[in-house]
Amino acid sequence: MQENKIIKLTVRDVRFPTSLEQHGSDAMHTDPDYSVAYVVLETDSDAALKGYGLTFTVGRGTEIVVCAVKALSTLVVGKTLKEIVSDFRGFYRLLSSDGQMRWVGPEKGVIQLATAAILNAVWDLWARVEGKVRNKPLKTNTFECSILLKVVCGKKNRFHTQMLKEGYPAYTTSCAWLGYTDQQLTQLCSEALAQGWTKFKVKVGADLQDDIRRCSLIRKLIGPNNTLMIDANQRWDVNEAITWVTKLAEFHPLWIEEPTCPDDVLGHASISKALAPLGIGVATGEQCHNRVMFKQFLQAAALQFVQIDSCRVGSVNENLAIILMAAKFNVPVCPHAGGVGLCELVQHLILFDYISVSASLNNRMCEYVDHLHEHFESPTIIRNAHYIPPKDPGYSCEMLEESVQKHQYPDGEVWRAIEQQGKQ
Ligand SMILES: C[C@H](O)[C@@H](O)CC(=O)C(=O)O
Ligand SMILES: [Mg+2]
Repeated sequence: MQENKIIKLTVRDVRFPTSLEQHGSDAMHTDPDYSVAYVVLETDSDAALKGYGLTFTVGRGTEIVVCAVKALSTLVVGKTLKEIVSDFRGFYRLLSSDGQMRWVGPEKGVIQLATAAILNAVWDLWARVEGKVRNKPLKTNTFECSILLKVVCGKKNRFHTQMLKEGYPAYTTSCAWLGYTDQQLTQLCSEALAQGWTKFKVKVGADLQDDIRRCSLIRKLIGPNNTLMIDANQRWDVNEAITWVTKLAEFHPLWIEEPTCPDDVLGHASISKALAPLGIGVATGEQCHNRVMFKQFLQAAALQFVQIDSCRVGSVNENLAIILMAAKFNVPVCPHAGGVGLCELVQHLILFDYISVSASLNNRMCEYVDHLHEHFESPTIIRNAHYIPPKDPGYSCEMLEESVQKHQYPDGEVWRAIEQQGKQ
């Protein structure tokens, strides 16, 4: 392998004004502007060879993540790709355990989001160098892991016959953001049904009567056999979650997502226990900040669906550990992807889970939201409500330079126009 020394890291604050139309809204994030801290790595070997990575945020605060990426960049610039990937564990620890910077973490919050952005760019760079899509290089080292060994047989078939032809099952959240009107909800849901969607997630948690009305409407539209999930984005305390969800049980949701504080492992365990007789599971993970949290959730039987996130934890490195733990506990992985760039990234992880780890589609699906894909060089491909494996080498999060420039905050033309309108 060529050395590919990283000679430059740039990071930009890119925001999309999604709050104007209430895309992405939920019971806690009522006005999200889908945003990213967007990282580009340049190498000394070839001007065209770059690594692209990002982490997702919802608007204000992206500038803090950008600062954290800048602070970590000194640990990356000057390293060769070969040095990094020949001891990737060491490099991960270098970023997450820096003797001075770990005080502002460790492995949580802004610094962890920044770590994810950088590591996502490194994985992208590595995949481009190898000329492969991410799920292929990940096939190595099966020899020492019994979980991986168990499913070696059938890998080719799962990839070539199933994934390339049919794709990985997806569900949609795009029909029922909390700020959408009933009319919008009805229209989007009917369109989604016509496009072949069978699994739908509805935002809940702000007002019980609204939730009853919206869930009833969606259940009527999708019929009894399609799947419904509900997501409260941490709005309730533990007892409130149990009471509230019990009142929504008649709509037969498969899961309640983020019912309470994302750090309350035992609270989630109580909710899981109380809702099990109603056939409702607990899903969480989009704000679960590291593998140790997932370990606690799994050990305490506090979740029934593991929602990995490509930007919340330390990139592929940490998500591999979480995917393996989920397999050990026999809990399905159903990734979170509500945000800009998350579908593009997480599709690689869920394909790896299916091909190399779980070998099962039972109770498994990957979230899809139909926003902002047009800003990516290799946008996700959805066919008949399934993710079709990406073909271009890399981790799929390179953005169109024109989009980045237009949406850069605060000086891009989109934001200048919004500021102007505000002044009028
Ligand atoms: C603020 C985001 O849109 C959030 O609501 C996404 C989410 O919870 C999900 O997709 O799940
Ligand atoms: Mg959610």
